[in-house]
Amino acid sequence: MKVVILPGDGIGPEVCETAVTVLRAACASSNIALDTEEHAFGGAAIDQYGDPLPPATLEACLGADAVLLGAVGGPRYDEAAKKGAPRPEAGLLALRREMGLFANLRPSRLFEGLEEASPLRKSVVADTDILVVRELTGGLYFGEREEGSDRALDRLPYSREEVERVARTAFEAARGRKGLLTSVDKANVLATSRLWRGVVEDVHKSYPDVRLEHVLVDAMAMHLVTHPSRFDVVVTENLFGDILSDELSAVVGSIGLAPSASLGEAGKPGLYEPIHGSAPDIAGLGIANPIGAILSAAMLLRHSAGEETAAASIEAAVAWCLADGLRTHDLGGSASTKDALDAVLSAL
Ligand SMILES: NC(=O)c1ccc[n+]([C@@H]2O[C@H](COP(=O)([O-])OP(=O)(O)OC[C@H]3O[C@@H](n4cnc5c(N)ncnc54)[C@H](O)[C@@H]3O)[C@@H](O)[C@H]2O)c1
Ligand SMILES: CC(C)[C@H](C(=O)O)[C@@H](O)C(=O)O
Ligand SMILES: [Mg+2]
Repeated sequence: MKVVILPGDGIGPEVCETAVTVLRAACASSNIALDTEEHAFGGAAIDQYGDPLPPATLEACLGADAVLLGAVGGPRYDEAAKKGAPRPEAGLLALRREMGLFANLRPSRLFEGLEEASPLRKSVVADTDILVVRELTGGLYFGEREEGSDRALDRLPYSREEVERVARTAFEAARGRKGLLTSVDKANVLATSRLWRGVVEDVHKSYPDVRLEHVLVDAMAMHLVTHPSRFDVVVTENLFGDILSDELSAVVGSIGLAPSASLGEAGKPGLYEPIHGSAPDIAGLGIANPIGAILSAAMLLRHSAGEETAAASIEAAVAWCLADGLRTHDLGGSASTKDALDAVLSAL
């Protein structure tokens, strides 16, 4: 299996290196041949090539079985962008589009022992286990944009086909879980949300065994903190999914724990990354929580290599370490990134 590694910026390289070490160990113990190749991406690639997604990086990603990414962005690049420099984030959006990654799977569950890390009462957060399926290559992120100092515009386009394919992914996922799909939109205001709702209902006809409900996004933001455990799979458009998945990651303890898989057509390479950013406030300190990146490596083994046993072994090792008291600073503890790596490797 050929995996392209994109460390990126800030804590990206710190958590990515940790995840690659765990991936190597899991592959070695399951006799999976692993070939990795690192490429410049994001701010690091702007520094080197003036381009957040250099052609050689894109070509390597398109030719790989999977891509493992750390994170991109940072204040230095935000400043430079004000003077017209390219943004690291633009490289990420271009990569998602070029790889055709329309479905972003973002699971969040409460790990045993982490009840106290949640800002919510134990009775509220208990049993929370949600898969957010975020549409990733449409909507506001990719609509027509105009930028001026007195007027700006971001268009939010969606086509039937774009909604259909991500809805199918979400129904399939719900079928393999508790059988409940919550579609989140803003159909009381937005035309695209009314299209979204209608198309999801059409796709539902092929999945009569899955229960479907529609919830407006503002109410959903509330439900996720009042009774998160009643949800199973949540499907939503690009920006709503970005926001709700960060909220949900905090509900179950920390954004540092949350992995993701971005998938396109069957047989095409997937992209795997923690949902957090480059965390400039803690970059270089060696204290970033690498678990979101490690669990992303597990998702890579499951979705791009079909290696369910190896994926589950990483997830079991992580769950064991958390139950055993492993706590990085975001979880209120003092374990370093390296401590977390050592703990997961010895539990593997
Ligand atoms: N996929 C990506 O590459 C991605 C995702 C989100 C944000 N970003 C970029 O990252 C930069 C910073 O964005 P932000 O501050 O809004 O979000 P962020 O996710 O980087 O950080 C938000 C907060 O969470 C903490 N945090 C995040 N990941 C952590 C981890 N693994 N361990 C411990 N604490 C962690 C940070 O220290 C910070 O306090 C921006 O340039 C943004 O564009 C990139
Ligand atoms: C960095 C940014 C473009 C990105 C997004 O909004 O998709 C990030 O927030 C994420 O969640 O991966
Ligand atoms: Mg985000």
